[in-house]
Order: sequence, then structure tokens, then C-alpha cells
Amino acid sequence: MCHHAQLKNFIYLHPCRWVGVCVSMCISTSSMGAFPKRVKIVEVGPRDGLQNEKNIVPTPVKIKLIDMLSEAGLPVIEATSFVSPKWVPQMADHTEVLKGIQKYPGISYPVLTPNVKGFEAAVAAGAKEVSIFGAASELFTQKNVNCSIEESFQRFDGIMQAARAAGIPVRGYVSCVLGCPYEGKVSPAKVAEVAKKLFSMGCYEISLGDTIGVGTPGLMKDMLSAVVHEVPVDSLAVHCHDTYGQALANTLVALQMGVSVVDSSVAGLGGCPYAQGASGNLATEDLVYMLSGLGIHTGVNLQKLLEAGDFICQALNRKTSSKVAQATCKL
Ligand SMILES: CC(C)(COP(=O)([O-])OP(=O)([O-])OC[C@H]1O[C@@H](n2cnc3c(N)ncnc32)[C@H](O)[C@@H]1OP(=O)([O-])[O-])[C@@H](O)C(=O)NCCC(=O)NCCSC(=O)C[C@@](C)(O)CC(=O)[O-]
Repeated sequence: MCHHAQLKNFIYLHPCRWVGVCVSMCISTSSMGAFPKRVKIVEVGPRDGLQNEKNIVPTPVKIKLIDMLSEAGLPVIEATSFVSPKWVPQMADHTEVLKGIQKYPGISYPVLTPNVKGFEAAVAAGAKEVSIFGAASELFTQKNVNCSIEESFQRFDGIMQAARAAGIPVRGYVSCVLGCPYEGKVSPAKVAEVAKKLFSMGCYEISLGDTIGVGTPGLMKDMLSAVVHEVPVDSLAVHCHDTYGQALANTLVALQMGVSVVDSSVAGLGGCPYAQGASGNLATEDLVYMLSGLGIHTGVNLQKLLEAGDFICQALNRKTSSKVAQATCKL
């Protein structure tokens, strides 16, 4: 039974709307294994979310979204990517976006850089952190960055050298960790090999991407079991797309296995232009709601996050993919 004394466990979600979650009644975390006390959420909506939009999103809209996400307390907000505008026209305004956003103290605004040209442009625009992106699938790598896995490492070498010289931290992505749109199954051993390589090159964190959202909790467990032999678990993040509705379940398994960094996207925006059919990322609102219910600290204000989700959905004229946002709108 919920008692008034347990009201502190209730989560305030929207103006005039209360949704009750009696944590002590609904969930026994002790029977679910150990969870991290805190989770760092890496908000990828402005980059992963918007890169896939058909219509060019106006730069001021991108800037306002990022400012609202900063206001909501997200500790890391992936702002844009310095990729070729011929390949991803949606990110062509990267410099204006990075220069236009308010930089909140304590919040990182990393950007994607595929090569040294992108890295140099990012640094010139004020980037203080970058991400490189590889994959555990040969065919996906060809389609996404027009080279082999081996050649992608050679490109990363150049970026790592330049980043070291400039004192810029680098995050590494591994795509297709639970399946590839072109090759199908991807072996956990291959994911572990690519993750190990990126880590040994100097990436401080490795984000494991279920790019097309085909994974299930069992696959996540098998893949992570292989990767943690090569990369310390506290340097790992998970990045789950929700194509088959498994993103939250897969993320929960990762948390149970000691991962404490999770990528997600406001309103569940997202997809990869070179992974057709992939839907958006795990919605940040749904992640925050689950973590809050588990008593895990994120520092994110759910109310403000919902407002950021409302804003971008209105700007894109689309319905949110966040179940939490949908539920609170009906209340
Ligand atoms: C890597 C390249 C550039 C190779 O593309 P390429 O065509 O092989 O490169 P190139 O060196 O031959 O250059 C071609 C043209 O692009 C220009 N160029 C070259 N580099 C840059 C640059 N950095 N910025 C601006 N312009 C650039 C270059 O100057 C040249 O211009 P031209 O001489 O023809 O006028 C291209 O394939 C590319 O940009 N790919 C990016 C694809 C992408 O952004 N995919 C989505 C991100 S990954 C993702 O979403 C997955 C993730 C991270 O979320 C995790 C998950 O879910 O799994």
C-alpha cells in the first residue's frame, strides 16, 4: 500500500499533473541485483536525433533545444557533428550551432568528428570534447564513413594525435554491437576487439551502439560479458535504439552489469542516415523516469526535460516517442 509518508517517492512530472510511483511498493531493487548509485546520461538528441530529419531543422531551433536541455541539467549534450555536409546535410550548420549555444559550467558539449578535417573545424568552432565513431561491422563502416574498419583506425590515429596535442578528451563509439543492417549478426568478440582498440588508442569512454535497435537483453548480456574483459566497465556506455521496443530493457541489463553511462535522446528522436529503418534512441524522459524509480541519481529535472521534448516535437511537427511524455500529456 502507498501511504502519505511515502509521498516523497512520488515524481512530479508536469504542471498540474502528478503521477504516483510508490518506489517501495512497485520495485524491489534488492532482488534485481546491484545498480550504480548515479548514472551519467549522455543526451544525443541534438546530434543523433536531428541528423536523420529529412527537412533541415533551422539552426535557432537546434540552439534553443540544446539550451533547454542544459537547463534541464543533462551533464553531457552531444551538440552536432563535423562530418561532410555532402554526406549529412542536416549537420552542415555545426559551427553556428556550437558557437550559438549557451555553455553551462559543468556541462560537456561533445561533437562527432570523422577525420582530422572535422576535428580541426570542431576545435576552431570551440569544441572542448570530440567523439570518433567506428563500428564492429565491415559493411556498415563502408556505408557510414566510406572506408574499411582498418582504414577507420588510421583516420582515428590522426584525430587522437591532434586531440592529445590540444588536450581534448575523445569518446569512442562502436556501432552495430547487437546487429548490423547489412551483415546481420555481429559477434561479441568483434565488438570487444573494436572497443579494445578504441580504448587502447586513448578514448576515455566507449559507447556501445545498438544502431538498429535489434538487440534483446540476452544479446546485451553476452556482448557486454565479452567487452568487459577488454575495457573496464566504468569506461563503458550503452547507446540503444528502440526499433523493437527493447532499448529500456537492454539498458537495464547493462546497468545490472555495472555500466553507469547511458546515451539517450529527448523525445526518442534519432536514427542513422546509413542504417535505414532504425528508429530513434531510448527516450531520455523514459530513462530518467526509470532511473528515478530505482532511486538512481541523474541530476536531471524531468519537468524541464519534458518541456524540451514538447518544444522539439512541436518544432518538428511530430509526436513524441517517449512513453512518459505521452502518458503525462493524457493526464
Ligand atoms: C567520413 C567522410 C567524410 C568520408 O567521406 P569521403 O567522401 O570518403 O571523404 P573525402 O575525404 O573523399 O571527402 C569528400 C568531400 O567531403 C569533404 N569532407 C571530408 N571530411 C569532411 C569533414 N569532416 N567536414 C566537412 N567536409 C568534409 C571533403 O573536403 C570533400 O569535399 P570536396 O572536395 O568534394 O568538395 C564521410 O563518409 C562522412 O562524413 N560520414 C559521416 C556519416 C555520419 O555522420 N553518420 C552518422 C553518424 S554515426 C551514427 O549515427 C552512429 C552512432 C554514433 O550514433 C552510434 C550508433 O547508433 O551506433
